[in-house]
Amino acid sequence: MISLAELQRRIDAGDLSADAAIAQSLEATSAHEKSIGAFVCRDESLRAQSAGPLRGIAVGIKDIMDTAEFPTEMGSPIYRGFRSRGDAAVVMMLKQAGASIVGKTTTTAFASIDPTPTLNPHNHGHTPGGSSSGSAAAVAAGMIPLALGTQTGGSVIRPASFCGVAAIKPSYRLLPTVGVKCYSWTLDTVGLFAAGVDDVARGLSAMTGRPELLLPPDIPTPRIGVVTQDFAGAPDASGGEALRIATRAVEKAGASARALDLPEIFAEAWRAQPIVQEFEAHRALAWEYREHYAQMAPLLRAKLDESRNTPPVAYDEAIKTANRARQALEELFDEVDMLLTLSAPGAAPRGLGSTGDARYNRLWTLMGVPCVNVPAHIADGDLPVGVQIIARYGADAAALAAARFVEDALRRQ
Ligand SMILES: NC(=O)CC(=O)O
Repeated sequence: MISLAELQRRIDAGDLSADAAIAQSLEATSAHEKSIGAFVCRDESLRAQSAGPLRGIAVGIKDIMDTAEFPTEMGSPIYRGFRSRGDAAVVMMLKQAGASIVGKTTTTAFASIDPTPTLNPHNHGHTPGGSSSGSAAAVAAGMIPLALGTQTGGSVIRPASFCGVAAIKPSYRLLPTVGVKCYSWTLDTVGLFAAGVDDVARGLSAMTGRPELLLPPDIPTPRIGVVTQDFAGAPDASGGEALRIATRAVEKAGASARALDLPEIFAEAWRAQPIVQEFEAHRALAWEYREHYAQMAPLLRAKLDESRNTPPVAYDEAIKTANRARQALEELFDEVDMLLTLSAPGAAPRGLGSTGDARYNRLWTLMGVPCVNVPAHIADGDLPVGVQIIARYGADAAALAAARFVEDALRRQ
């Protein structure tokens, strides 16, 4: 994979020009795109900017985010050829930091659950996950050093786990969703994919102008709470093994890692998340659902059909449950610095019939807390499986530092 940190170091040292760095990504993308299918469209004559911490960094943008230079088709024929006049806020933040937008990465229709044609770079017989399929696959295939995705259920952390890349779903609203097609205004969160935790941290720090998000020179040893989320059902063997491997690794690295049983309010919030998600989707996608019903992706259409009569009182109760759970979570973080849990049930499912299950992600998206995926295990010989590091709301720097602690511990084991 292409390390953003390594490109920055070489460009800053004068060993590599920003244009040569861009050319490296263009060459790698041309070499792998035919077999992976990570992009909807791309600029093969891309040039570097001359200034900014992300100069020379080619970035892929999930195709639900507005771009002036490329169409934004939402993974749906309803928006075929649609072109926004301007860029989404996060695209401008990348450009203002010197990045070069190489193209639009594949997304499931409206970032929901209908699979894309994109293949898992580790094993083409498996899904890369979704809904940010192309962004995870493009980084994992070594085409680009950075890509943007979004998460409403599990669409950043799960594909990152399936593709063996680092990723962050930051705290809710750390990154603006202005110019990003809405599915759920309470849940939608923009996230980043990169080769490793330091690469993710550098990308997020540069685009937000927040130097505090850079990893500290000395990574503190976190107090770790290991949560299995039993209310979400048992994981696959490979998912459980990834969590055990990571737990053993952090203990060997000197951290305290104790099993935490989550209070019942968290199971209630986990059950409430789909109510919030689908009630809001019926408002966010009302025009498409009414005016282009026949053209909507089948799994998404069926999900909307199933939830079309959810009464406002049920939504109001789900929001109240979420607020109670967020308060309980704040208290939980008085006992530990981070939670360590599953990123996905296990390795990527075989075939392209499903993008996998968000059951270990969706609670944390509703909580709005920062979540980071770190690759932890290789299943069936070639399929990565990650673990998820979670910190308190607003503690994105701590989440990244804790994820780096886990990443280092796994490398040393
Ligand atoms: N957008 C989403 O997060 C949906 C998913 O998890 O597949």
